[in-house]
Amino acid sequence: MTGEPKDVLNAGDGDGAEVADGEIVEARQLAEEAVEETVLPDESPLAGLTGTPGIAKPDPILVADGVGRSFGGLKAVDVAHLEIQRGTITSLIGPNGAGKTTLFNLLTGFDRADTGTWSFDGVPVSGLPAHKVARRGMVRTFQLTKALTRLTVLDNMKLAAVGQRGENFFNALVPPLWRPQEAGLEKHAMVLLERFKLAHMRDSFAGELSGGQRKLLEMARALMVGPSMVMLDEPMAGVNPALTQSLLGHVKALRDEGMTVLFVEHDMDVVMGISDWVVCMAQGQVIAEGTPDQIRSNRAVIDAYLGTRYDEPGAEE
Ligand SMILES: Nc1ncnc2c1ncn2[C@@H]1O[C@H](COP(=O)(O)OP(=O)(O)OP(=O)(O)O)[C@@H](O)[C@H]1O
Repeated sequence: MTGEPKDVLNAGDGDGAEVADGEIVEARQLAEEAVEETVLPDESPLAGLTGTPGIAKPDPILVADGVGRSFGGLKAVDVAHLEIQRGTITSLIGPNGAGKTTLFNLLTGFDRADTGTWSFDGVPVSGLPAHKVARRGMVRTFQLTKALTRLTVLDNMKLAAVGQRGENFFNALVPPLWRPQEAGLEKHAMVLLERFKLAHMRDSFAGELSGGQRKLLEMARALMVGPSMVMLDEPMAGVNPALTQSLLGHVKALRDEGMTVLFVEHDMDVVMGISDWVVCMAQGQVIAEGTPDQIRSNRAVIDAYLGTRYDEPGAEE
């Protein structure tokens, strides 16, 4: 992974999926159209807000205050105040080591903050373990670990549900041990696998999936608990153009269904194209936030991350 902002349509075909040249050209066109089509609607609750770091949102689903995490002498996260607006796609950008993944881990209970409080949907969740945060409706995706690649696609889905609920992982793989309320688990998993076009792979080992299909499975796994907010860590990384288009469509569909999406992404065409709001971190702090238009001309963001690529006349000082 590189900390340089990237152009998604020039992303590598890193997943090994076999795609003919013609299909790639067509997929590029589709991806360009998908990005161009997404415009922040005038009625967006965020339209008209200024891009001050920590600015209050009209209806935040997540509110964080004073969140800090140090590793040795390094302050990896030092976020004074951050609100995420409900029902929007917010992207988190910033250079390598800015603290984006650490912030994800803190908010979702996968790491412990040294300081800070945060609430989700009006309920304090700071300090709760990950499965309890997930039960409240906030989940994050993870890259499939080596162990998970040795399980079938369907078992991965079942594990995601019970794991995020804090139950015994492996009981879920032994049908007689399922609790009655888990009887519908497989049905729910299959509905999601259909949606992500992975149903035909249900009995394949996850390790047999292409890179793009793995990303789809990671997203599908997160949805097993019926979250109201999903946090995606680089959902497009290393994915070929054909599947990038499909992933973009899925991210937008989640938002259109009312879910809140927060994602870390280095592909600036994706970020600027599909985000309702962009938050930029550097050295652990939120240095700017705003609409894609505000962010691409924000001097602090250009200096810390974007460089000259989006440096347009009229950049804010
Ligand atoms: N477990 C850890 N132990 C020590 N240092 C860590 C640990 N996790 C993260 N860091 C450090 O904290 C800082 C923030 O890292 P983090 O991975 O959150 O950044 P990031 O913005 O997600 O970067 P990238 O874009 O490269 O993923 C980095 O300097 C990193 O080396």
